[in-house]
Amino acid sequence: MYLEVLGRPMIILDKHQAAVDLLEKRSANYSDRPKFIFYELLGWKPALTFLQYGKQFAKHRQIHQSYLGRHKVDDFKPMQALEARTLARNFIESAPENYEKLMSRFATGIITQIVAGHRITSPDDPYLRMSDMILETLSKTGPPGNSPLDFFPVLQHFPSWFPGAKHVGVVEAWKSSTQEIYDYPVRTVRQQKEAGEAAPSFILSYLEKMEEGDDEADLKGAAATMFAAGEMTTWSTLSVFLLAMILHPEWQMKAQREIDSVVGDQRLPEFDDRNNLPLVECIMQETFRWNPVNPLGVPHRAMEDDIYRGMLIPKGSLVFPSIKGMSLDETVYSDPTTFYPERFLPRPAGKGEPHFDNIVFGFGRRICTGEYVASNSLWIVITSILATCTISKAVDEKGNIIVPENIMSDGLASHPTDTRCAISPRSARSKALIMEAIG
Ligand code: HEM
Repeated sequence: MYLEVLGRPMIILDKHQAAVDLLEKRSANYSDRPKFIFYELLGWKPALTFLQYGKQFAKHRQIHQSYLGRHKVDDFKPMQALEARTLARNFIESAPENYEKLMSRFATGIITQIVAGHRITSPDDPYLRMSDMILETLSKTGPPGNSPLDFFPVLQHFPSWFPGAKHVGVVEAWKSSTQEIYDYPVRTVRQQKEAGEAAPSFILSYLEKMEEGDDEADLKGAAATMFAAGEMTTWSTLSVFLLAMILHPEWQMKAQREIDSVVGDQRLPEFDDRNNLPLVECIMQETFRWNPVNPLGVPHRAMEDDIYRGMLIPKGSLVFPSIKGMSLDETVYSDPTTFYPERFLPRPAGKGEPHFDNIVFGFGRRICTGEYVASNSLWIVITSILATCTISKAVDEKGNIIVPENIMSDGLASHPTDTRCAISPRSARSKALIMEAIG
């Protein structure tokens, strides 16, 4: 689809093939980003997600990938398993109104350990406050690159009461918090390093390699970006899983039967079980597909005029890989609005439809640098919850069963708007296992 918004050409790709043809096969032309003026004004600079194609982009990609690459992420698995089990225990012990906070804390807890070597143990943790602030910014500001400020940068010089300049007020209110997200983690790890108390982390390993006179801005930017990009997306995907289990208890039970037959009731699931749990894998893939948390992806930018299938894509076009559109492509996914995990199983058990992790993490040279971390975090938490908890519909004070609607919020990261439910231990045995594991 081609559209022009206030003179700005935009292309929406809602076929996976088109995204592969353009963003991957012709990646030399489509790996740029538009300027995200709103986020830059907020202080997100340098931030890999928003960097334009060029030397600084290449440097930041390398910084991220060297710490989050496919093999490197194995080191994080024991920590991810511990956080997943902690969440399962917290679910069992907490009131339903805390579930969303607990899921957010799971996602923040993992990324904070990777980035800063810090384990969150209290609800007052400074990283949780920073994560709340990021949530405010990312979820309440509409699709990326589309705020009035992005179209009319001149608005940044107007007062926030001026029509169309509402985002100026947002910038003023949140700029100093963004600065803290850049400064706090590096400042803290540096102090811990000097005191000989720093745990292994991305920041510590970077500081150890830094040479005299090196600029700290790259380190601060990479750490803040990992934190922001890794937290919301993981949390939102986990909330989509919860919603799917509330609305589709039949899949919950089927997956639990699979886990019981492979893992038994003498231990908790481990990463080594992954290949033996095909239905759990399908549930994760279907969670990615059913409600993608970045529905419009992050826009790429065409650096030169291009012709695709006889159509002109003008230089400077914003190219949105519409992940939501691809999830609804009926030529690939049958009955696409239905939550149907077995679609991914080979025929005849399923429909042999392609896994969605090829799509949900984006494309080409801009593909998500956190995909392996995210995939592991989500797999272990989904499996641990299914193994130990029963997720059911909540009941209101009048005894009516609450059926949440499947509605996602707007924003750079989109989130289910209602996940009210009740979570209880699956059995006395599963409760004992989880308590033994966490203490
Ligand atoms: C379920 C979880 C996640 C999803 C669905 C997701 C999705 C995405 C998508 C769609 C993009 C844009 C790709 C493109 O432009 O084509 C992206 C970029 C990015 N992601 Fe993720 N992501 C997730 C988790 C993470 C995690 C855990 C991290 C870091 C630890 C991370 C770091 C990044 C970064 C730094 C970028 C920008 C890459 C660039 O512009 O070159 N993400 N992600």
